[in-house]
Amino acid sequence: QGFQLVCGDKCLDLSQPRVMGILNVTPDSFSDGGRFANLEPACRHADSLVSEGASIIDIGGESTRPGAAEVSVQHELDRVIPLVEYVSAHHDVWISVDTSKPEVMSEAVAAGAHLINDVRALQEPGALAVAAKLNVPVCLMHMQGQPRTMQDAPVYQDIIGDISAFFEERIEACLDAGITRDNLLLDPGFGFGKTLSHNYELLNRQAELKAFGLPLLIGLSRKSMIGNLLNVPPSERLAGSLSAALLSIQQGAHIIRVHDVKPTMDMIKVMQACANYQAL
Ligand SMILES: Cn1cnc2c(O)nc(N)nc21
Repeated sequence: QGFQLVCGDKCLDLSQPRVMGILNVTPDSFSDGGRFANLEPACRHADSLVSEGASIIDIGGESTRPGAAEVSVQHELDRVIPLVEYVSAHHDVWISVDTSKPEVMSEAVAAGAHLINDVRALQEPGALAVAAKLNVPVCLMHMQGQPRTMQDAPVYQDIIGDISAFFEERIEACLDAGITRDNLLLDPGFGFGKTLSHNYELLNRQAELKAFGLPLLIGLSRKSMIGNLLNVPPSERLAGSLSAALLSIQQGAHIIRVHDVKPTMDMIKVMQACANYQAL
């Protein structure tokens, strides 16, 4: 489909798969002079994600992994905003802010972010109103429960039906809040309140989510659905992550959220060569 994301005068064409590079700002330690010790390495990492071909850089200040503790607004702002400012000043790439907090959303957009990536699908108090006011694209991700407890005992009546019902409800809430449908993206949230079997059923049936007629953002990179299957640590999950990403793109994913940008770009090039063999 001819989906595209629009933010001000920026436009991201989604007729071809796009790669979103993950830029997590690790828990900070103040270095002298108040600058975060981890800001420099994060800026270097942003530079490499861009040079490897990422179309979007996803900047997050709160871990959303299973069991993760919550982070205060100020802490999240201190980690995220300097990085949004750096990427905005040095690169033309799209910037997404991975947050559920309305304050972080508005400050990040003011600092140059173009997309809100909310693993809680704008369910936090005030998030809908702020997202409507900011008028930037928003990714609504499905999560069953909260990161601290979501993997305790996930249960679904029918995983695609249950996730679809969640999307219906969140889309309705967004439209009621004044968010326009062309600003919405959907994400089934691999690993967010799903067992290994749930994750692979979701991957197998992902194409059913195309019925919403909205861009799909997918994140599988180095996740436990790869690690628990192969019994390998995160550093040995590249082949599995690329395999899952390829399957996901074949089932309609538009944006793939990954750690390993260059390998994923190479995988997409192979897919495109296969589709466009006459032009080679
Ligand atoms: C922040 N984050 C971690 N995993 C994610 C996923 O699968 N999708 C989105 N949109 N964000 C994610």
